[in-house]
Amino acid sequence: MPNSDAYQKSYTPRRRAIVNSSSQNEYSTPKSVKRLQVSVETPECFTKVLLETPKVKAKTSKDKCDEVSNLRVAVRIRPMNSTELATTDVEDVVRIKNNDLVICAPKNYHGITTDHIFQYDHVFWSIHEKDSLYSSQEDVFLTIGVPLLNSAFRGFNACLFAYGQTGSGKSYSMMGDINSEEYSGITPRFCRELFKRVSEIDKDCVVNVEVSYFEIYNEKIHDLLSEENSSRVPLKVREHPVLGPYIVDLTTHTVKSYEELRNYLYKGNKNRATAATSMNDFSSRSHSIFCIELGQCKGLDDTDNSRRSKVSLVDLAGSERLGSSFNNEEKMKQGVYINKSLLTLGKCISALSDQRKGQFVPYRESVLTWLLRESLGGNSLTSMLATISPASTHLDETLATLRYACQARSIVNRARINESPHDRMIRELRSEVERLKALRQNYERHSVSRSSSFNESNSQELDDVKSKLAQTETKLNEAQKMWEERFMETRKMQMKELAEAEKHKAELESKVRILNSVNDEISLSPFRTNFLEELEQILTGDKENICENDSLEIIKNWCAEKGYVWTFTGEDITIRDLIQKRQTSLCLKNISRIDLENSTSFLDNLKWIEIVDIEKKLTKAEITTTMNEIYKLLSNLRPSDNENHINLLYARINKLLQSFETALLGTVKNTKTVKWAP
Ligand SMILES: Nc1ncnc2c1ncn2[C@@H]1O[C@H](COP(=O)(O)OP(=O)(O)OP(=O)(O)O)[C@@H](O)[C@H]1O
Repeated sequence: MPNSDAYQKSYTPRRRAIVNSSSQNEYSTPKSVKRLQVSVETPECFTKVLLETPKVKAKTSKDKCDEVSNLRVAVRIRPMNSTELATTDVEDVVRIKNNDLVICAPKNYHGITTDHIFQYDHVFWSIHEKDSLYSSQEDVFLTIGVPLLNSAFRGFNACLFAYGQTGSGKSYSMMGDINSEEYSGITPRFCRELFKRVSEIDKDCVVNVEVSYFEIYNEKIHDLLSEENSSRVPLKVREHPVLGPYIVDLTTHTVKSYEELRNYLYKGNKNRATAATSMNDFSSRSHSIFCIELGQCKGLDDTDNSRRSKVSLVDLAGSERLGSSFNNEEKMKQGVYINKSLLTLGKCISALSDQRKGQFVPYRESVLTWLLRESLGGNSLTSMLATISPASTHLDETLATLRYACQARSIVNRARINESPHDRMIRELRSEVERLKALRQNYERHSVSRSSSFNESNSQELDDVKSKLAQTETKLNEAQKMWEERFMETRKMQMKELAEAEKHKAELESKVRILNSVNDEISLSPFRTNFLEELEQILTGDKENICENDSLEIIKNWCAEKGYVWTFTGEDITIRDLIQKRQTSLCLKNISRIDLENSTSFLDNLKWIEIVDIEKKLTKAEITTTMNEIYKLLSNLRPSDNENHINLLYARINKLLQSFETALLGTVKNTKTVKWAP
């Protein structure tokens, strides 16, 4: 608890005076926060109070199915730890006054002589359990966890991320002690409550809960629930044209009970802990993300509960040396090596909070922000929990965290219930029917009671309501019938399409395999590219893959510069210098270890071997047949005309195949043989 004596000696500056007396921009009063009339008390020894909270435009939604809301921000203050308590001259610098968070300038710290006041949606004081203001794990969950759970059940995506300096209490708040009733954190409580609610849901409603758990360390994603976790293979991110970014091969697990889910939490945490001991300072440098996908479907006769929502519970890496650095170019460079994701998160928050139209948000600059794109300024109800220490020894980091959190409050998200447009129409028609029924009842009650106020014009209005109700009910019935028919049709189509797609995929794969050997062996000058990789990128949208190994990217650029041809198999990269007839191979493991700064000298010193050409016959007919079959398969896969973006992709694939064919046939025509490299 704050020392109340200190407050008694304080005075309250008038708000206007605060704003005018400062030449700094830090005095900005949020329009949405009216309660600033409360006293802001400053110990006499300090001359200024800085009000740090930026303007937050509270947003409201016009569409009742959308939720437009600012990112909700809470701050939690943990107790001092033994190291802090043992430090000479340490002071407790955090106070709460009328929901405002005040950072008092410490007596023994000369750098900061000003009090700083911050305002957030919630402040959790978790210093002494005996304090009346004390916020327990349960309080924190009830205040910020439950609203997200409510949103998830309504069909909205939700996200909570914990941000703060290492050791400030992020994991304690997010995970806590899973086995303890009292000390378990938000994640286990969220999951327990989720299953409690599922058990209370109408039996007609089919609920599906899936979980995944991964971490991001140095821009690499590791599945914490994978069976083969020991190998810690980094996973890739790809972009789905409709569903957005996703992690390739991330395991998801359907869970039917909290106990089952808890086992996955144990497993993920254990995998994380194992890695932490094997890698220096790992825990404070990695982000862990626990995802819960909640599907609710009420069956054929009712679409009202057909919803799907995704909840991401994120424990971010320790923020030290980053919190305030993203505006400084030099520190930014340092930051890249420390934690690119956290740095980009800062840049995204900064851009999003700017709120100027067309402001570029660099989501793609890091894996974390790319994956959390929807949670930041997108389709999600998002909260942030900033954790701080009360000790004066961490004052700089604490102020940086609080400023970061303040800026995040300005981010506006527009969340939508995840349902089909048809479901939405039915739901809206239903609520219109309910409204009209209530109106009709109201008129009828008045007419039955023969109230004197019920006149002829009211009677006319009642007739209008009845006719409007009948029309709306007819529309609703039609929509429901259509929905049922469509549901059955779609199911049938899906099954058929799935079977067809599997068949075509297998055929295409076998053809591509034939081409693979051709592609691999023929020097496709002037095509200094890998046809198959490009084809795969087009088919999967992998062109935008931001998880590409940095070193690999450098090598590719280097090859392009020198005019070398490269082939990447997933493990090795083979580089061919067709002019000097030499080639070299690099193993991915070695490539990852290349020091970025020394890449050029590393590459210039590669050991090359001579390419010995072997002549092998490849007939024109062979190539034409293979290509024709591929064209046939592609045309079978051609989707309907209204899917323009997919048609565009197919057009690109076709063009690519044509260029490839021309190149191949050209080679064959000129020489009648093709050169095969060993
Ligand atoms: N609210 C709290 N009440 C009591 N103890 C706390 C609280 N918050 C944190 N602690 C304790 O402080 C220590 C550090 O907390 P925690 O591991 O959660 O920090 P962190 O921010 O997740 O650190 P890192 O970034 O290194 O992972 C732990 O021993 C934890 O038990």
